[in-house]
Amino acid sequence: MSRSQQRQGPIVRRHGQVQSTTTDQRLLESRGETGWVHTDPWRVLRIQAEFVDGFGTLADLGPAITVYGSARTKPGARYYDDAVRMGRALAEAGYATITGGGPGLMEAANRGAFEAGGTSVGLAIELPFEESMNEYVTLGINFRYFFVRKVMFMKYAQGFVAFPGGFGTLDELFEALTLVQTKKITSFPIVLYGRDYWTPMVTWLRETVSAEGCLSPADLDLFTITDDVDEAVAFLSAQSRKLRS
Ligand SMILES: C/C(=C\CNc1ncnc2c1ncn2[C@@H]1O[C@H](COP(=O)(O)O)[C@@H](O)[C@H]1O)CO
Repeated sequence: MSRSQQRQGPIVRRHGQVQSTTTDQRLLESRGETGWVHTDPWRVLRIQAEFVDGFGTLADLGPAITVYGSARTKPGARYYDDAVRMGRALAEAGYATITGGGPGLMEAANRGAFEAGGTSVGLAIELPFEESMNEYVTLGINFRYFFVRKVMFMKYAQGFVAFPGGFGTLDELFEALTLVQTKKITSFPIVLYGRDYWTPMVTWLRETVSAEGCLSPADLDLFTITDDVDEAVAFLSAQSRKLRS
């Protein structure tokens, strides 16, 4: 290349436009003020990178069910054992299990999937208190951004199971319900696992929220409640098959 012409990717520079350094040199040598890495345009690139990693990693996942549930439930507790059985039954029915990759009921569902030889996905989130991904995840992604991670929960699942949980689980459950209600996702099966836990909430939804006109009675048909792992998996399989045909 002559000194009077310079190519920089798609750009051609000639004569007075020729620069004395190359793009690579400037990239490798640049020092100084670093505040720009904390600016929103830079964050947008990080957000894009998370979408790219998520889509790229999960594109070939195959049929999957997302399981939500408390990060605090310990091994040996009733719902922990049920979530292990759920992960196992989903694997036996040919589904990958997707969870938040954390402890508690996420770990339990991943554990069941792992022990049954199924695909056990953990979509973990960076939190202020460091929690590593549970050891039963076979395919894991660590996200910085909750909202990117939530897209992955929805996009790669054929249905959802909500085990008992707190704000995190309720947020995820109501997001799934809102997306189905507003037809942003086409009527995915949603299972509430644990009658004792969920029935008071459903009673409130019917007797207060719906009675006040804030929900239509049909919205209460967007989910089913069960205490039976096999019934949950049969419901998810039948509904997701019906929706695909
Ligand atoms: C609270 C503790 C650890 C938190 N670690 C988490 N790791 C991954 N995902 C999480 C974590 N905490 C919440 N989530 C998400 O919300 C749901 C559970 O929240 P809940 O408030 O406990 O119901 C779960 O489905 C995750 O997606 C210390 O043990």
